[in-house]
Amino acid sequence: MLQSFKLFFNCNLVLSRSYSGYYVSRVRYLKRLKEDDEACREALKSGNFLLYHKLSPLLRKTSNGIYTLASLKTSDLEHILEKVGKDKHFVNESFLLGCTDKGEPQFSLEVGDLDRSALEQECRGMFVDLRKAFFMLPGPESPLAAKGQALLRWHQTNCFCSATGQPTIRNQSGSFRVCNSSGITYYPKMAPVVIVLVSDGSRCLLARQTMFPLGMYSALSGFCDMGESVEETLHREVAEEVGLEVENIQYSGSQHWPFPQSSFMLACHATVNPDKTQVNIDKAELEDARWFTYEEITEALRKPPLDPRREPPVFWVPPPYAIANQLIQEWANQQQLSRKLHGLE
Ligand SMILES: NC(=O)C1=CN([C@@H]2O[C@H](COP(=O)(O)OP(=O)(O)OC[C@H]3O[C@@H](n4cnc5c(N)ncnc54)[C@H](OP(=O)(O)O)[C@@H]3O)[C@@H](O)[C@H]2O)C=CC1
Ligand SMILES: [Mg+2]
Repeated sequence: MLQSFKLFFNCNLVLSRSYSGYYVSRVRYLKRLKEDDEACREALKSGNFLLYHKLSPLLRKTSNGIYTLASLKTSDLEHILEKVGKDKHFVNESFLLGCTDKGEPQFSLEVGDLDRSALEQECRGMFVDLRKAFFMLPGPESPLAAKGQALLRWHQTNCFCSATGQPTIRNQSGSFRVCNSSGITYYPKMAPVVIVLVSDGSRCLLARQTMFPLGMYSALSGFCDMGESVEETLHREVAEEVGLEVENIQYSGSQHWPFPQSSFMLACHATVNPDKTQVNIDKAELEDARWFTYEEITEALRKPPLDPRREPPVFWVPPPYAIANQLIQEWANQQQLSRKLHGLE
């Protein structure tokens, strides 16, 4: 059974949002923009735009050396488009992402057909691969960068109806596409994935795939099969990948993950019997899986590498934005607490 130890926190969050009333008016405004093409076209006139070049977001370095997502106002964007030889009405190709804290609508726009370096110069920024951007951006900006890319990719790969092969037409906000021939409406999709940090009480189990950057280990994960519950996927994936049977599943949180085609990560903790920890790795799925001690984990959490490709292949864990990192951090906190209780720290 899933136990949500975050339920209390989540309820409080919802309450404090509704007390202010601001949250409600913001989501209702966004709902209107999603559904009303005319209102969305109007919103484009006072929008904030994130640019992507072949799905790489535009970043800017601030005067204090911190990277941030570049956000352009409508008039600035129109001016830049004209300077690089594109009609200013190209802004209408944008997709609605959300709105800023000030209630200003935010959009993403793919500019991959335009000259990259000319744009970078005009925008005083640079297009950075999203995986790399996750290491560079401050925490709250990463989900927005991911959402913008995911929405662009979904539209790029859903231009045709899978029933008729005819083109699908987007609404203005980009919240759906429709095939006028079959009448089918397509909505942006995420594939559910379970990610689990398995513990034997004093160590946690991390694994790596051959495609991971050198030295990086993460929690076990796997796509949900059709018809499966979270618990069923979790039991199956751990059994398939490392040959262990888990118990005591605890839900931790969720996250949209843009790779490979938008996953919806459901993160859990689970335990195994400390007498049954022998891993039997499925080498077709994983390159390695190992038990890590509290000391190894805290060391890895203390020194997150900025650019793993330049580091020697020492053990490291996914960056703070990845929900795997949150699971590992929670496990370390739990261990620290229990060590204190047992007088070990
Ligand atoms: N945010 C985070 O902290 C983390 C996120 N993740 C994400 O979780 C996802 C799943 O983890 P992973 O362990 O690889 O999954 P799995 O263990 O399920 O293995 C992936 C394999 O399943 C196949 N597959 C089945 N269904 C799908 C689907 N809907 N989409 C894509 N492939 C599918 C793929 O085959 P084939 O490729 O041959 O088609 C792929 O080889 C990854 O995309 C990864 O990016 C993973 C760890 C941490
Ligand atoms: Mg897996």
